Amino acid sequence: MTACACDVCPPQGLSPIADVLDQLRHEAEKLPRTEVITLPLLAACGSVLACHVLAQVTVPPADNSAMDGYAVNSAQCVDGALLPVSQRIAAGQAGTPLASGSCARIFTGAPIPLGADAVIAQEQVELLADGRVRLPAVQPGSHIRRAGEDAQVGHVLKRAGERLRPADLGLLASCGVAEVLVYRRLRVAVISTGDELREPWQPLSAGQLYNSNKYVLLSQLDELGFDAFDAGTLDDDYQRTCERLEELAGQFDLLITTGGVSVGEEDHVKAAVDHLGQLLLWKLAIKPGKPLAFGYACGTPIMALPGNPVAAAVTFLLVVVPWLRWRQGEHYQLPTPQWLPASFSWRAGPRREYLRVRSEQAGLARYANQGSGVLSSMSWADGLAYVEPDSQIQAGDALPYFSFAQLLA
Ligand SMILES: Nc1nc2c(c(=O)[nH]1)N[C@H]1C(S)=C(S)[C@@H](COP(=O)(O)OP(=O)(O)OC[C@H]3O[C@@H](n4cnc5c(N)ncnc54)[C@H](O)[C@@H]3O)O[C@H]1N2
Ligand code: MOO
Repeated sequence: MTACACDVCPPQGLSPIADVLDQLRHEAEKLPRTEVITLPLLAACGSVLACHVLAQVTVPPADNSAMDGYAVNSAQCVDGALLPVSQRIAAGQAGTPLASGSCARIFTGAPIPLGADAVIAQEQVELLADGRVRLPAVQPGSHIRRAGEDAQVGHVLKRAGERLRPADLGLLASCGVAEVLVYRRLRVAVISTGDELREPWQPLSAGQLYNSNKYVLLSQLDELGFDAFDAGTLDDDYQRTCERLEELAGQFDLLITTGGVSVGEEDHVKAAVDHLGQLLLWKLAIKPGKPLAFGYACGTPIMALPGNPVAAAVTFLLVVVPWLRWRQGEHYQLPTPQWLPASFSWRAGPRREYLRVRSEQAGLARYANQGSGVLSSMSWADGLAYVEPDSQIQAGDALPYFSFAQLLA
């Protein structure tokens, strides 16, 4: 007999999310990586490095000034010293060795001339009519940026398995790296299911509603740097579902469906995956998101997300994103939650409950309606906090909280 998985019966047959993520990591990492390609830096943001990147030059290449001011030999610079200005060095110029008993006018980024060991900011200097300057005493090394303090030629800047962020691209550019070897981005198809779904520009008839899931998923995939494709909407029809999944399987690295994965007579996705390949996983002990399924259709991984919009969005963040990142070759560690006090009380049922919350000065506030169809809760919230199964929390209790930014970082 199959175990019942409703909210009333005990949750036999529902997998804890930690076990599911372990299993999914294993599934993702056993597949061969996508092809290694060369990309120019500006096309590589969000891509995962296929090999280490080494600095091509030392940065900065020479000791240079951190201020607009005067380069001096600190030993010759007692408080109130009057020195002539023997040269002017701007960024991009080389300068000449500092004449003894003089100082050099210098600008931010310009190389420190031989013989100078400190820079005095121009605000601290008095310019005399005869061209000399009155200087305060200065510590050796003041306002000097050291050669190589940022990067040294030949050193590893970024390692294989790291995902490139905008700041990384800047670092690589500063070190003379113009292109990188990365894994081809995963191609992901988003397939909506449900006779009732319409697009927001279409009129609605009785019983119909607008497809919101695909807007969340496609834009989130895009933002994360995956190649996302809208594979349209499937009617609730078993035969057609099998045909469409088979058709898409060879063309993508992952198929994501939403809806049709629960226990109703119109829910055909699970049966179709069973028919086309192998269903490895169905039902998580989390709310929202219980009926999530994972398997292979004609050899292609498929994540079947629940249709309820909050359930689809939450399972995408908690389960699909980690799988995609492991599959993409990223050395990805699951985020650890922050513990923050709740400003509400809550009683959780038999599944771990992920609440849509906002982190505020007074603690975590929750959206009033936590229904898994209430998408305003996701749009309002800045993260998720969870309450363990069958537990009661009171205002003031600390809850584990993930900001959306953290889940997507
Ligand atoms: N008897 C039971 N019924 C249900 C159970 C259960 O255990 N026993 N589980 C419930 C849970 S939990 C969830 S979550 C939902 C998930 O069901 P499905 O994945 O089969 O989703 P659908 O029935 O197709 O749709 C559910 C709901 O979401 C709307 N929907 C679907 N797709 C979209 C979309 N792309 N954009 C916006 N809204 C969408 C759909 O119209 C339905 O209202 O099952 C419970 N039932
Ligand atoms: O898992 Mo369902 O998402 O509780 O509504």
